[in-house]
Amino acid sequence: MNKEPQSLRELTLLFDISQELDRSLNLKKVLGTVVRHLVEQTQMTRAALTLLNRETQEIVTEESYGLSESEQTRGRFRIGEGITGQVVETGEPQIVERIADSDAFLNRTGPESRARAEDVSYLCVPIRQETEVIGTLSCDRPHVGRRVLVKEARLMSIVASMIAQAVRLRQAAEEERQRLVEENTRLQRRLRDRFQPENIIGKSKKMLQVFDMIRQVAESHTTVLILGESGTGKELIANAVHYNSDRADKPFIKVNCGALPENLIESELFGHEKGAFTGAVKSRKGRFELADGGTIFLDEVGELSPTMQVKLLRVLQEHTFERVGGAETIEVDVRVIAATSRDLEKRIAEDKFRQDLYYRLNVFPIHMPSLRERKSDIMLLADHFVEKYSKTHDTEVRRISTPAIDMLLAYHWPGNVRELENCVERAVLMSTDGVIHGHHLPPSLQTAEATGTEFKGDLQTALDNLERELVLDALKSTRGNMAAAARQLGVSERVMGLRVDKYEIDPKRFK
Ligand SMILES: Nc1ncnc2c1ncn2[C@@H]1O[C@H](COP(=O)(O)OP(=O)(O)OP(=O)(O)O)[C@@H](O)[C@H]1O
Repeated sequence: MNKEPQSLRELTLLFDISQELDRSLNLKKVLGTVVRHLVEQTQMTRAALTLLNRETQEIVTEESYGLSESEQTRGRFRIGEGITGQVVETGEPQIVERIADSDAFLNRTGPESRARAEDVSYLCVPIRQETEVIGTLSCDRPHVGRRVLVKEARLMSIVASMIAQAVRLRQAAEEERQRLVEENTRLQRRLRDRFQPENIIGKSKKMLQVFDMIRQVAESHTTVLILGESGTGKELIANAVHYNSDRADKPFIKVNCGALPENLIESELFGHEKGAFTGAVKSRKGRFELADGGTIFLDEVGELSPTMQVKLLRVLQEHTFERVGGAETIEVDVRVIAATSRDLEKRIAEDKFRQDLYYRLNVFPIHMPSLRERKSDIMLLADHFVEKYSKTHDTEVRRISTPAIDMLLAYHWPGNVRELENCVERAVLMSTDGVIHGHHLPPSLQTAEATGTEFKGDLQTALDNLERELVLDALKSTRGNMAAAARQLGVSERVMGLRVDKYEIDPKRFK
């Protein structure tokens, strides 16, 4: 023991312990070191820390210094049992001047010579969190008078309160970590559910083939190329491949290669170092680095410039790249899924797309059929979107009228599922009677050609139908205001009145 004054030694001890408690989040390691400091920097010869297990109500020696492993293992008490048990029960410190004279002292953790020793004093203080006792801190020291023991018990109580604080902080951190892990698992599960092929609507032969292909390829690390017109669900398929692979809990990073200007796409994909270009005030990871371990989805890959095509080819071949303005070669483990609505072979013939890159991407192509090629899915999809948007917009739309169904089936859907989805959402918003009628559908579906009405019935009936839909549409958009609706259609109010009578429409319905 050095010759510093007692108070300075105590302050040094408290300082060292507080530093120790700050150092690591590993509670076990920290508590072991605290107990060691206590013995090494004071007159104490042995020290032990117990914690109460709330479930079993047993008090267990967690850390000790000066105790053998088997002595520590024996250090288990019931509440009220022995001095440790009493301290937990009462929350009061206990000072034993001579352990040989104490009946309560059980000596469960020491050799017999210790219990008989005339010259050993023992201190035990509670570790409390507010009113609750969570454990004890105890020590042996060579016998001294009560006055010194009281002082030392006070010092130990300070250490015990520091330990309580550290335990509380770590418990809070652990609980928060646990909460985040659970939240993460829940979100992952939700995402997975959302993108499973089962949730992609379609029963047509062509879609069943697509589902089979997803199943075949998802598990492997193969590069996938999804081809198909805009709005056919290419992104949905890319999601399904990722979330059905063993990378499902790793990142899925999407890049739209067509949406970014040439000078940004490189830093977006590969990142940049600080100062690489004006405005690069901080270094930044690119999408490939962010996707490490997971999947990158390169949408509109056909739009990449020749320079970027070369860089992408290198990542596909060597899995390496450099950040913009960086010298270090970065290696990543990323699965690539690419998609395009372009005819890549045509672009190769025009010298706009590299053939070698095409071969690298085209390992496992999935062709998405256009909606025209799978008419049997139109009604399934339409019903699905009616349900989806009725929920989203909190309206009660239950069915699609027969004329509206005819129009949906006759239309050629150049915008594919996306166009159908938008069209149904608009119709759901417009419907007032829980039914989607023909006049809720956009004008592009209303032409004679689109509706196929040119061959059905006579010309007059077809024209009457169309006129009725137009009158209804105008009244709808003007909330039943006859004058405004007449203006919209370019007819006089008198003509408007005649048409409303002819078709037995009640304008008040639209208010
Ligand atoms: N089979 C399907 N079942 C349910 N929804 C679908 C289906 N196919 C497409 N959709 C929906 O249609 C919309 C367009 O799909 P997606 O964005 O995947 O198409 P895309 O082919 O990637 O389009 P683009 O080439 O324009 O990027 C999305 O809202 C998507 O949820």
